[in-house]
Amino acid sequence: MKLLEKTCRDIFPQDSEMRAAAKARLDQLALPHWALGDLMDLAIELAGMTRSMSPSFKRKAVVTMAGDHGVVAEGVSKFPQEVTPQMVANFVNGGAGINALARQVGAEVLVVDMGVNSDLSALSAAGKIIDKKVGPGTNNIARGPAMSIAAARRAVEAGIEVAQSLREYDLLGTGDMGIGNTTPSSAIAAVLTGRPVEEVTGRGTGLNDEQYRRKINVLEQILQVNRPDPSNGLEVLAAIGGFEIGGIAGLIIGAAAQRQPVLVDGLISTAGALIAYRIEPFVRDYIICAHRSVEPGHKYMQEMLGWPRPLLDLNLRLGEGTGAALAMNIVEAARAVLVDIATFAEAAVAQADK
Ligand SMILES: Cc1cc2ncn([C@H]3O[C@H](COP(=O)(O)O)[C@@H](O)[C@H]3O)c2cc1C
Ligand SMILES: O=C(O)c1cccnc1
Repeated sequence: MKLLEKTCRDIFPQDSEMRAAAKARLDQLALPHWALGDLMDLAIELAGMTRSMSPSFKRKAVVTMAGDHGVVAEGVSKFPQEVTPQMVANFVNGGAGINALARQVGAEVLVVDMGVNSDLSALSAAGKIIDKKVGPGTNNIARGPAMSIAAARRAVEAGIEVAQSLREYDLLGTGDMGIGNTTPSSAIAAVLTGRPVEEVTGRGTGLNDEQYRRKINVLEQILQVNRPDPSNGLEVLAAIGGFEIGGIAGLIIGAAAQRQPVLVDGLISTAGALIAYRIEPFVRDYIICAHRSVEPGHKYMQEMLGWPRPLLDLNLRLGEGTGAALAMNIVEAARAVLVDIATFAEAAVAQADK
């Protein structure tokens, strides 16, 4: 059996007994009922995912998957393609947004070359990035498919291999880097949510009105040229995806098989999560939607994943895993609610009269 199918076979729903036990304890905490709101709901999720009443999130990593996109030839980004490898170098040097926010929460940043259009072999030889390059960037999806079905499978299986190498971690976050990647992500959003292009397309790195109109036209063209079967995750990835989006999908599938909670970042990461969800619906039990991106399609994608309200809503539009890193603070807080707060009985506090 192939790695993807074998890994999906190991994905099970959350543990319902552990969820019930967590709820029973949270119901008894010495505070007005459910007064810590969404943190308490999140604590139930964490117990169900980890099968533990006292989960620990000491070892944390954000995995930032990088890849390039042939569709940049259509003028869909504000920035040139060289920025992708330049930002990879910035990640390695510790100077990017994700480095600052991961450091703040005690998470490592692991950078994966899924398909950057540049030779990064010196960085991988030095052990500074993980080399899973599927190809030197995707084909231009305004003209044809992004990649072959075989390459789509390779990308997802590479993501699974990365997850398997992180088995010892307690909490994972997804991240992306790839100039132009809001375009395939919006295309995936349109195909999988069924929403019209205008509702799921944003300005990415900051397009002006004219550039934004162009991006919408390019997206219409992408959907006319490529008509993947929305029920087939690998086919959607091959038609209109990206190598890093496939890697993110695989990372999520691998994390779910290992019962590791995975914080899903912004628009691009959520496109990866939707691909994973199409391949194996039970991955949803291990996904935590970290934040709501400024990109308008994000909302509909998160609704599909069962997260109408993600943990944070801070007007972020960066990617890299920054929202996932930030939300690790909230996961730690939910853990503390479950583990560190006394019940009425333990604290000898009188319960409500009625
Ligand atoms: C310096 C810089 C750092 C970034 N870090 C993440 N992104 C984000 O912006 C890009 C997607 O936007 P678009 O589709 O408009 O190109 C991706 O690389 C994403 O990770 C960046 C973009 C830039 C320019
Ligand atoms: O939602 C995101 O993660 C995002 C939005 C714009 C540009 N890059 C990333």
